[in-house]
Amino acid sequence: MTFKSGFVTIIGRPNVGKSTLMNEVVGQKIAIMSDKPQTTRNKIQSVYTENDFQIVFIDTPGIHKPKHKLGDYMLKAAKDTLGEVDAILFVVDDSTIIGPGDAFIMEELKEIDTPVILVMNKIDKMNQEQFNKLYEAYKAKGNFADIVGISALERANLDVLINKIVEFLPVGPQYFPADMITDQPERLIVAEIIREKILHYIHEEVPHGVAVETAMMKKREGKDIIDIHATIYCEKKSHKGIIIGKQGRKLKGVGKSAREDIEKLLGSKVYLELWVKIKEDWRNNQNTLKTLGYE
Ligand SMILES: Nc1nc2c(ncn2[C@@H]2O[C@H](COP(=O)(O)OP(=O)(O)OP(=O)(O)O)[C@@H](O)[C@H]2O)c(=O)[nH]1
Repeated sequence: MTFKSGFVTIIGRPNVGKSTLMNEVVGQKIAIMSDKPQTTRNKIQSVYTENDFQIVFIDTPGIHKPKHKLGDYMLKAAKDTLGEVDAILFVVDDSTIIGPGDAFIMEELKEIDTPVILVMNKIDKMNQEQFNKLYEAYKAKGNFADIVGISALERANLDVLINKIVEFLPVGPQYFPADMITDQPERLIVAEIIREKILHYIHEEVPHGVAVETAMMKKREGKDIIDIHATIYCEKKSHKGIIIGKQGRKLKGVGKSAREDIEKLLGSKVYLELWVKIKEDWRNNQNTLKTLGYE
């Protein structure tokens, strides 16, 4: 039996379902999912292993027109990754026209040689006619090695997609142990869980100016408890107030819900302490971006 292995990256406009796809393939919640655009900022690697192949997924931060420094960084990170992988999954959704976001990505893809599989996600929301129309439109515009329609949410056609991916993998070693699903350090996943809860609980315009850093994560000596200290960075004093909420209620809700998920993830009791700090304009500050693991 020849074993095949390789690296695959998932790209696409915000909100098309990249995280959902990766999570459904790998079968465990790793990347954060939310219905607000652009929540994936850290590069998350996960691994899918079968008897005769191993796919290592790299979830790129998203390739889109840069608006500020973080955008520049994300675009560069995405493009660096694209040249190094064995296949690219370009995910689109049921949006009926090919918008400027998708057109921009397709232009960027023309600069690299890596095979691109167009993944038309959310087929559960399309009828056959809509699907055919969109299929023809993409086929005419892009240069794809293959096109597959799937529903990540309903796990439809994922096996077909996986088989297609394997076709593009070279014969290679098993890079990671079969039971390993991510090499993302736990503290980054913890920070992502907290960020997800903030997005979920706080509905004002605050969340997109929010970043989370796990400052400390340590097993308490002689006890089955992990102490975690995390800092939530926001951009304005008024935002800090909103995040904390009346009598600290919002932050308590975020903390409780995050703690429950983290306990499941780590399989241990967790004591979670959250701080909210103001760091104006953190998205344009190179040092802050570095601390938060964006470069
Ligand atoms: N109907 C339907 N909804 C889907 C499908 N896949 C994902 N979604 C939904 O689309 C929304 C966005 O999904 P995500 O997986 O967070 O999208 P993403 O592309 O990773 O988004 P960013 O992290 O912002 O780049 C969520 O509400 C998902 O539940 C699908 O196959 N069908």
